[in-house]
Amino acid sequence: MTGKDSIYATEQQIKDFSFDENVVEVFPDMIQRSVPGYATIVSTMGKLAGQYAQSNSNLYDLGCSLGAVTLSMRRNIEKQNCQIIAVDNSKAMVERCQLHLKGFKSDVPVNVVLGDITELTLENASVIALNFTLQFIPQEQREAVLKHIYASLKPGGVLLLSEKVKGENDLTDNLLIDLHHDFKRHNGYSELEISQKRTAIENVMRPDPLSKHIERLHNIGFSQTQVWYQCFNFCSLVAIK
Ligand SMILES: Nc1ncnc2c1ncn2[C@@H]1O[C@H](C[S@+](CC[C@H]([NH3+])C(=O)[O-])CC(=O)[O-])[C@@H](O)[C@H]1O
Ligand SMILES: O=C(O)C(=O)Cc1ccccc1
Repeated sequence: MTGKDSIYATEQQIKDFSFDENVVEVFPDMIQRSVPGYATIVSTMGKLAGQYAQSNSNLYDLGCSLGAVTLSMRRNIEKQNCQIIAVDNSKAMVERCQLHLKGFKSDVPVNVVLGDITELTLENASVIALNFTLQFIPQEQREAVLKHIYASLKPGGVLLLSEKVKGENDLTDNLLIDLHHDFKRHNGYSELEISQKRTAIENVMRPDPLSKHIERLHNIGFSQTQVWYQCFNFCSLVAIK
């Protein structure tokens, strides 16, 4: 039934997903219930940051949201004179991230910046995190962002990249999508919520196949890439300069 009194939004009534104040309110719950292994990914990115951080350098958390990766990196940094620059283009996210970080003490300075990572100047970096952010950058801009990231990394520096990925063909993509949707059902999302979220993100989040990520990183110049996590269509990898 799709009459005016229908309680269900029709396809065209579903707005494109955006990281606004409404999303900020529910974000920790949303990402935990939507991304399999999110907590493990965040914790491990912190450990990898601790391993690869270099003294007198910058660490970046690009698309920081509420700062989960920033906090995880900060807990693990033991090198001297490091600073973390956390960047997001959502004003609502940045304001809540600044508030959130105030609740945690550390000697490692953090600067939370409202900015677009496609226009940001990066420099003197030992660690750069892109935790489920590149997927929201228009596909035609991704290589330029990654090239700037590579250029800003010191020798031995690392990119910590997590992404939702597309299957290598339609059959495997549908297999992964079905597994992911089952994961969401298991976490209490209804069929309608799963379907409406899929519609809401389809124009603003366009996953690449994992093979494309690996090939692009090698072509840009990263000497080594290693996938250290995959569950369904969610992956995390480290790329070393
Ligand atoms: N061009 C852009 N410039 C800056 N920020 C952007 C841009 N496009 C999107 N964002 C920001 O990238 C984040 C993507 S969420 C990252 C999760 C976080 N890393 C986490 O580990 O919790 C992923 C998700 O929710 O699936 C949002 O905060 C956007 O505002
Ligand atoms: O890929 C999905 O279906 C998601 O729900 C991932 C997600 C999580 C949080 C914000 C946007 C997309």
